[in-house]
Amino acid sequence: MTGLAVVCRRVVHIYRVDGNDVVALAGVDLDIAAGEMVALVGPSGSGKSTLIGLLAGLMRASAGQVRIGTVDISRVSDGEMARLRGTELGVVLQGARRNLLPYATVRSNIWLAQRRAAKVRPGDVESPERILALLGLTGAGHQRVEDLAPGAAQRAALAVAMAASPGLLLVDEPTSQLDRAARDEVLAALAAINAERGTTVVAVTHDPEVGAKLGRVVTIRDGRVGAEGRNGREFAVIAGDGTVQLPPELLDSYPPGTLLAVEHLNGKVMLVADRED
Ligand SMILES: Nc1ncnc2c1ncn2[C@@H]1O[C@H](COP(=O)(O)OP(=O)(O)OP(=O)(O)O)[C@@H](O)[C@H]1O
Repeated sequence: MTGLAVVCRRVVHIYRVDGNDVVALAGVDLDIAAGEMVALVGPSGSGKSTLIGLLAGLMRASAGQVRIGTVDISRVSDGEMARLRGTELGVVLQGARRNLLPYATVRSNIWLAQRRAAKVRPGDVESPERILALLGLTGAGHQRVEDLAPGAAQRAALAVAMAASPGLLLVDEPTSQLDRAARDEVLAALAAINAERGTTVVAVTHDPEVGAKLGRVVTIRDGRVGAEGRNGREFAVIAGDGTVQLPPELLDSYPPGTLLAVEHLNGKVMLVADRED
């Protein structure tokens, strides 16, 4: 399978906790092309994991549209969602070992993840050995997960997520708590998945170097797309409702309620503060 595109339109997600609403996502607009690599960054609690959970179909958006390839996953049945998760979506949740059966071998973990794909596409399931080679784990198939070093466990979790040759790989914090060498191996594995399989990769990360390596960096702030970095430059992003977030460091000088005149001249948009001094 080649990469799947992702489209989010005005995506809202609300958790209900003890009768109170927690707005985790407040209108996310995001387009990711098939075969792209994207890092989701942002402060703790800004909504990154919630967005990954929605893209993975682990939860349903409270409002808005989430499209993966041609499928609007906000509308599909639970059965269809389960089929998508077993065939077209690869997901690695935070904490590599949570995604794996600890007493089983790496190869058995991959086989288990291939069961649904084997039913849906019999004869078209990649051999565990080839997946292990892609992840730099050649020869590790017989090892039990609990015996793996942390970096190898993370790559084993990626191998399991890639078991059914998905078009979209979603990864939450792939390099947290890894030393530099292990982190570089995980980054090389993600790059290989993208280059050799064409898989679209979306990774949540707190690590700026991971973001830089993935190329496109989307900052989630307060449950919305706050900014985007491309090739080392930081951009504000116009949301579907026309709003634009100012960089947070400007908010001390321009607090909420500040009036800004919007001037549009020669292809430039300027925001001019209405100061009385
Ligand atoms: N299961 C849940 N029940 C209730 N509230 C939740 C739940 N999961 C997340 N939240 C809340 O939703 C908001 C967004 O959380 P989320 O975990 O998506 O952010 P995050 O950017 O991934 O944070 P971190 O970087 O700390 O993992 C936060 O206010 C959080 O407290």
